[in-house]
Amino acid sequence: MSHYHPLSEAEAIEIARSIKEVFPQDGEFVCREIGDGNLNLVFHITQPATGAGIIVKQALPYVKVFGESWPLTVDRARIENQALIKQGEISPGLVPKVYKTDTEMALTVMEDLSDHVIMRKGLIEGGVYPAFAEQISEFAARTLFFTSDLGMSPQDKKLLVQSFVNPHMCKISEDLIFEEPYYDAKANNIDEAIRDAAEANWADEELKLEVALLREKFLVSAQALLHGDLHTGSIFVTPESTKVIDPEFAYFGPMGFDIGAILANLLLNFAAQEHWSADEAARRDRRAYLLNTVRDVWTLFEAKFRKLWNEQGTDRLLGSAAFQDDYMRRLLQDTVGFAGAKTVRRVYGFAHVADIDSIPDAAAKERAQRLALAIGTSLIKGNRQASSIEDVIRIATEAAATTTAAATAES
Ligand SMILES: Nc1ncnc2c1ncn2[C@@H]1O[C@H](COP(=O)(O)OP(=O)(O)O)[C@@H](O)[C@H]1O
Ligand SMILES: CSC[C@H]1O[C@H](OP(=O)(O)O)[C@H](O)[C@@H]1O
Repeated sequence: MSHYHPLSEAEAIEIARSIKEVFPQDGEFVCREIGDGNLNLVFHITQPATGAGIIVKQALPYVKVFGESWPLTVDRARIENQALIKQGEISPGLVPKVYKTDTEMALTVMEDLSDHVIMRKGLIEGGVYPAFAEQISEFAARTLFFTSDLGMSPQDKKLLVQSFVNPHMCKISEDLIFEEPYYDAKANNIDEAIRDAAEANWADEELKLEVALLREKFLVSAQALLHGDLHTGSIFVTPESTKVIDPEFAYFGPMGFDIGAILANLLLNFAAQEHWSADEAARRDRRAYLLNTVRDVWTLFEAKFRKLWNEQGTDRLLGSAAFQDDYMRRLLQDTVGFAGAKTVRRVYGFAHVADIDSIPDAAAKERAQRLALAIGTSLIKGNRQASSIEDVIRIATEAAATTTAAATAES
């Protein structure tokens, strides 16, 4: 019989006390539940005398933000800790260290990253992260390459796929990203001010065809082991360091879904500058920083991925330069399409982003939402024609110019 139950703070302290690597001496411990995500409990346990800390994360058998009427498998904790361990092996230093796991209790005990900031919060506060593009592109290139048929034997890959079959978490993404935003679903969370824009998407057959094609890739393409939810709320940063957390949506899927998630969340913050920048000049500068980061993430990713392919590719046919070029073109197009889908879902789907939702001024929030939707829908519609990351930069720049011109004309 399972002994699963939600942890009390006292139990979390007892688990922490047993991790001698972090707490070699006994003493007083302090525990706080700090989970601000949609799904899980996160206990932060510290030892004031030494300053050492640790994180105990536990999956609940339901969706935390919704309540017990939305049950959810706690197997996601196993997926999360196995993915963290795998990613740590492939991409050392870019994920938290895992000290202990307990599948029955759905627990992951990991490194305390409280000296970092969650990137979404950091970006909202105007932070600049010079190491981010280099490090996140390293994480994406290595984790995607070495879990694909390009970087491991197809036989070993098929065995690895078995450990990461993740149907319940994939269903959340299928519903929230590829289905509900494209009809009047009950779970959508639509501000009345932009209902007309959501309705326009529901009637847009060209848009829905592209979303259906992206959804098909999400369902059938087992290209590599994805993080599966690589938004800026799943990335801890300092100016020098990047650490990726929270891979409970990990599964074998299309690589562009991960890279697209990073770009989408930079673009959501780009749209949110309608409020967060002090004036027009500050907005221009901040947006230039965000678009340079978008460009750098893709460009560095592509260079690193091609290098791994050329130096560590596992099969003779991979020597075809034409195949590599074709693969990278398709990967860019998938990235553009998934970036668009991940942008649209965060504006009026079930789960939004704080970048836009915490804008206090209604008019600025509406402008940010409409701008994000304009960027997202253009990326989706243009994905199969994309030939360079400059297409993404152009789409965002033109959409922002249109928003600025309309706001100026109104004032
Ligand atoms: N390793 C860690 N170190 C410090 N804080 C963490 C760590 N992991 C999670 N947190 C905190 O807990 C929050 C929620 O964690 P997350 O893994 O995103 O949970 P969920 O799966 O519910 O989204 C993060 O935003 C962060 O504030
Ligand atoms: C019903 S879960 C909604 C949404 O939340 C997850 O993100 P996180 O737990 O990191 O906040 C994921 O993006 C899901 O789509």
